[in-house]
Amino acid sequence: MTAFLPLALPDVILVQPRRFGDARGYFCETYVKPVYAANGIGADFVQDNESLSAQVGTIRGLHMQAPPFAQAKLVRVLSGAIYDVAVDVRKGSPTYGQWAGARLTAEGGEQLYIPQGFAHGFCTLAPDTRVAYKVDAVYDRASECGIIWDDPDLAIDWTLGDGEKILSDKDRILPRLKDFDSPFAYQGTAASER
Ligand SMILES: Cc1cn([C@H]2C[C@H](O)[C@@H](COP(=O)(O)OP(=O)(O)O[C@H]3O[C@@H](C)C(=O)[C@@H](O)[C@H]3O)O2)c(=O)[nH]c1=O
Repeated sequence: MTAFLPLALPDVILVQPRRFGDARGYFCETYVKPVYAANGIGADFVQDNESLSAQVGTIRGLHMQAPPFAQAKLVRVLSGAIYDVAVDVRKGSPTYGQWAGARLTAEGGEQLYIPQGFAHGFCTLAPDTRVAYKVDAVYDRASECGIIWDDPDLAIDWTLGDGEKILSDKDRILPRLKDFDSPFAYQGTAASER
């Protein structure tokens, strides 16, 4: 059975799908809509994404899209490993500005669910890391926004140490959370309704 493990932030869920191993390797269901929906992941996914990061210490994030193109994401790793992070940016949330993270590896097949209203980012822990994720709204360039990865108010432990970090030009100039006018408002947690 697939396991669904809520992290410290309500509605951010670590998923551990079951793998059926045999002499050939394994078989695994990586997404089953009714099962995921029954476990807090009711998003209606409409787009699948994949990225490759060549070097260890590549950081992508922290990203989101503003409504009406807000995206929930279901993230997994196809090769290599990442530390995956979600930051609550919903104004009025009891956990506003807090982050939660999990290590996702190709070997382990873990997944992380990041609801709408959370900024998302990851760093790579292995070379040639390929990440795949489902999103529940299509890409809309004009709706993209984000927060700087090393915002001292967030104090995210990327589990990377002091080595070189590789970032896109766009990600190097993102604002701090205190200078970011979040387009998200807190509307309660799905977890409290389950
Ligand atoms: C995200 C995205 C990008 N693109 C294009 C825009 C650009 O030319 C190129 C690279 O885009 P980026 O630099 O934004 O890629 P990247 O930095 O990998 O952005 C991604 O980061 C992770 C953390 C997320 O959570 C994603 O939602 C997304 O924001 O791909 C699309 O065509 N569709 C998409 O859905």
